[in-house]
Amino acid sequence: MSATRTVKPVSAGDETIDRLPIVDLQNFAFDEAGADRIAKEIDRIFSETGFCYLSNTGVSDAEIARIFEASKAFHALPQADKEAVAINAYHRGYMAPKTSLIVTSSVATVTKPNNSESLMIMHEIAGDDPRFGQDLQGPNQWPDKLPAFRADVQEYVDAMLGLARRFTTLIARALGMAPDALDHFFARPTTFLRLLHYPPQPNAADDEFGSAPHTDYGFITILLQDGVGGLEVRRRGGGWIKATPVPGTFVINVGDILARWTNGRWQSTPHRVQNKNTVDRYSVPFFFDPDMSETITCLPGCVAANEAPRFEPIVYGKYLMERIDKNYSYRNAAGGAA
Ligand SMILES: O=C(O)CCC(=O)C(=O)O
Ligand SMILES: [Fe+2]
Repeated sequence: MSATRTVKPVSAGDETIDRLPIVDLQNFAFDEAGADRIAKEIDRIFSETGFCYLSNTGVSDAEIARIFEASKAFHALPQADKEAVAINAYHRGYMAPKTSLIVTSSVATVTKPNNSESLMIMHEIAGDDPRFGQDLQGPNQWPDKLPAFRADVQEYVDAMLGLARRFTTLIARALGMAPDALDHFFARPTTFLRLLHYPPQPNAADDEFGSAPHTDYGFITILLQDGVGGLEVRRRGGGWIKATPVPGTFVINVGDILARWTNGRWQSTPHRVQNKNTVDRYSVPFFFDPDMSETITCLPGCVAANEAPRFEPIVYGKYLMERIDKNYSYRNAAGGAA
């Protein structure tokens, strides 16, 4: 466990905020009253900004150091070794620079592909799992030149799963439910760990992004970023807030499915990355989503008794496949970028 750090909280604001707020999880060493207080804070922030930093998450400095080392080692491999694990039909593997174009962005008309490369690692599916071979249910791909890589990634995924599950109990509380009310949706979670590398783009034009403006598809995203900076979050009142790296924190945000689940009470906030620095940037988002077969229906506390929910129930897996099929060129020759 990492030592408790003191990170000065920034008060969450309205349209005028220029920094994301910090939620201190106190290494989850809180009692009922403490959990309720944090849940209230999360409700306010996710209603206003949809994004914040998390401090004192319990994820160790060693786990963080190892995942960055693993990512850097992977991206430093010769291109042929990266291509040897090119993304497969199950959405696991290497995506070369300029192969993802966010066609479904509700935020902007995106015409240029993202200037970033990444390795996507999803939840493991055992060969004898009855889901094996279904949409997105297949093998991960591991670079054979890096012997410790797989264990380091799995250790980090386990840390993220622990954090995401504990945070989910705070989400349930924040929405007026029992802390374990959402757990069953995540009995077999759909997870994506993306080891991202952004080359420097010191002279990037305004429409050239490492990651073009978009919202995330899923439930929550827990992002680890290095010290370089470049992530920006759209302010409700217009303009962009810099998500400046804060040592010892993760960035967490509401995805589209959580916004929809809450009937729009919480915001799935657009964000973008432009690495205008002169050095490479590495980040590691972890996307934590429900089981593909779960149906997402407006949560009970999020709609008044005399009102109809704003969104139809949807099966998470079906919704996800539509989004993924549209946004990645390797799945759809007509869709994405070259
Ligand atoms: O690299 C980052 O800071 C953000 C990445 C991101 O927004 C994404 O992968 O969805
Ligand atoms: Fe994102």
